[in-house]
Amino acid sequence: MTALEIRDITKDYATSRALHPVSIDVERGEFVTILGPSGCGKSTLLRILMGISRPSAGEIHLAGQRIDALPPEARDIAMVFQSYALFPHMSVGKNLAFGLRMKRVAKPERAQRIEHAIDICNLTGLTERMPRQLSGGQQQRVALARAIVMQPSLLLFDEPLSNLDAKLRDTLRHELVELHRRIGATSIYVTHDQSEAMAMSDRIVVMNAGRVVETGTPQQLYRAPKKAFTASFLGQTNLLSVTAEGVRARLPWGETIALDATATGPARVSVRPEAMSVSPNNLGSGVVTSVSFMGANVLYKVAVGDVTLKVAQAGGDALLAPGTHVAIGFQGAAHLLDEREFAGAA
Ligand SMILES: Nc1ncnc2c1ncn2[C@@H]1O[C@H](COP(=O)(O)OP(=O)(O)OP(=O)(O)O)[C@@H](O)[C@H]1O
Repeated sequence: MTALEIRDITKDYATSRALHPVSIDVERGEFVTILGPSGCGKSTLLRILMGISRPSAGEIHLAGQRIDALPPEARDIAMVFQSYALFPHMSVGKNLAFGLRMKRVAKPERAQRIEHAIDICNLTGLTERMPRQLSGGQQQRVALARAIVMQPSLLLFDEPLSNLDAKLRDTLRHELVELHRRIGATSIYVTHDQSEAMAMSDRIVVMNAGRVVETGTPQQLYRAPKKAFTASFLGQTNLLSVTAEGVRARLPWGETIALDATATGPARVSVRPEAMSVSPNNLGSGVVTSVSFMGANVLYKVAVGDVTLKVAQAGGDALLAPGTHVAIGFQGAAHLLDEREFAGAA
């Protein structure tokens, strides 16, 4: 069942269009991430969902009700901000009670909901503390508890983990998704961090320059993206211009590679660095130009004619020195991208 329908939302500022018609559907219980680089329109879309900003055109429906003309307080939506946005002069308990008091939720139910949120957000024993007496991770848990205590139809997250250190971020990622499932929430999570998006989401909406580029599960978008932008934004990849010859394609330096679809003529493919290997070979077509030891693997940059390839090789006992001539091997087929984008981008 569709919980949220964003239909052809646009946003024009005086001199620029921040959102071209954007349409996104979110199913009840889904965890959907909006992923895109800085300036792609993520925050604009969130502000419109919250009701802090008005769309120039389009409609938003939440739980069957049209909400795009409603003020923020009349929308059944709660938001968790990057900056936590806790009330600094109120204890944890009072922070959690605030929204419920505004909504005139009766005292016994208020107490019950707060207790439940404290429990599931791992905040037991901290009710009387002031925000300044909490760590960053605890403050973000309070912000989360303050959102879920409202039992909204939709939870919005605006890069909520980006102020935390890497280890805590990783822990809270898992906690947050687990909590989302446990309370049966419908969530939209905004980030520019592709690994966060892949680790957390049921579905990812990739945005760029005010448009939805592509939508899919993390696996679909990583393994079989339609667009070059998606392929290069989710993980590292090599985007290569090729000439497709049926089930194979000719690479710029003359070798051929298997394709995962059939095509003819100019096309663009994506080949992940881990789907390539290099072996020293004086007659090979490539020359190693740089070597980075990454721990689990070694990342080589390899020049082949005018093209520089990224090749990730597992292991790394015997590193190849820059200047080594190498043959390039391919594991599996190159992924054929949507050619229309290629034509448009050329
Ligand atoms: N008040 C405004 N007036 C004019 N242009 C704006 C305004 N707010 C945002 N923009 C423009 O709209 C576009 C989208 O901005 P938005 O803040 O939504 O991007 P974002 O994806 O959230 O980026 P970031 O991750 O850096 O916050 C940008 O080009 C931005 O410069």
